[in-house]
Amino acid sequence: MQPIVSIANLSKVYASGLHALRGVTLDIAKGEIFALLGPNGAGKSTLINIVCGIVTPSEGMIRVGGHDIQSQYRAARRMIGLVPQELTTDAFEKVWDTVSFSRGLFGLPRDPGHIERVLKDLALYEKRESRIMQLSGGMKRRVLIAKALAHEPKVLFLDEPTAGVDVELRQDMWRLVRRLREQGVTVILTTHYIEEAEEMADRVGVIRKGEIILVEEKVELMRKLGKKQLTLHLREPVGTLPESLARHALQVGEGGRSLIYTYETRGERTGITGLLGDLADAGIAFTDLDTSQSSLEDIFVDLVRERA
Ligand SMILES: Nc1ncnc2c1ncn2[C@@H]1O[C@H](COP(=O)(O)OP(=O)(O)OP(=O)(O)O)[C@@H](O)[C@H]1O
Repeated sequence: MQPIVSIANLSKVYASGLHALRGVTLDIAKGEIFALLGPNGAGKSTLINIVCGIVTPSEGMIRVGGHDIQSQYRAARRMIGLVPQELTTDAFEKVWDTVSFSRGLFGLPRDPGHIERVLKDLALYEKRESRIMQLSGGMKRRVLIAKALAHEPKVLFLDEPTAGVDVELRQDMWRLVRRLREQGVTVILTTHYIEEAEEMADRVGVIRKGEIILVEEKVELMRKLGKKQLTLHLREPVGTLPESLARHALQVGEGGRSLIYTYETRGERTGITGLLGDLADAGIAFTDLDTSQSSLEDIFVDLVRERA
């Protein structure tokens, strides 16, 4: 299927000489929720801003809905809704007006019915006559989303949608994103929260120092990352392991005093029963055991650090 967003060999060098993106190639399928993860300064906002036409690329090609974002800017931009990290709207403006204005920017005819639906979906309808300055932080965030949806975009970019918001609003956002997906909107979000990617995304991309270092289906990523370790503390230190244990891919701990067995939590069989039987047969006794599980957070940090 034709990707709705296609990014090929994208690089960005800012005027300062900083290389913010290097050879980024990425296709986003229509209707998917794609989470872009990366540490501060990795290039997430730069990538989004280039696709949205706010920052000019140094190299590469981007198409949105088949339109080149440079030569067919208007057509490409019209398909995109962008929810930035911060509100830049005039604090004195009213909710209804600012959201309607956003629609007008794209040259679309007025459609009060659509604006009403968007505001209702975001629980902002009651506040339509309020001025932005009179809203809570969470409501202001929702106004940003309403503005981004005012022109019925096909692709929605959310730049850290839930940074610093409370649990309830975060869950509201997640629900909203799912609803949009059901309506056929493609959602690309950046986040620092692994939990958010886990909750929402169909696919996850990890960016580090301007390079995409991994793109994976979330389910696959979880399967790969969902590892546990079993550490067996041995009664007697071992030197080399007997041949009969080779199939278990054990690591020998420091001084041969422990054996470390890594297994997948999501696998149907962990292999532990077989391992314990083989250990007994080999006459290896242990005094204690413990298990640990690396959190997704740990794994993400390792992944990002590993490529340093
Ligand atoms: N206008 C600019 N001029 C020069 N350098 C910039 C500019 N905007 C961003 N950068 C630099 O480009 C790099 C990538 O920044 P970017 O904002 O894209 O990262 P990010 O992944 O979105 O970070 P964060 O998670 O902190 O929002 C950073 O080193 C940043 O300092």
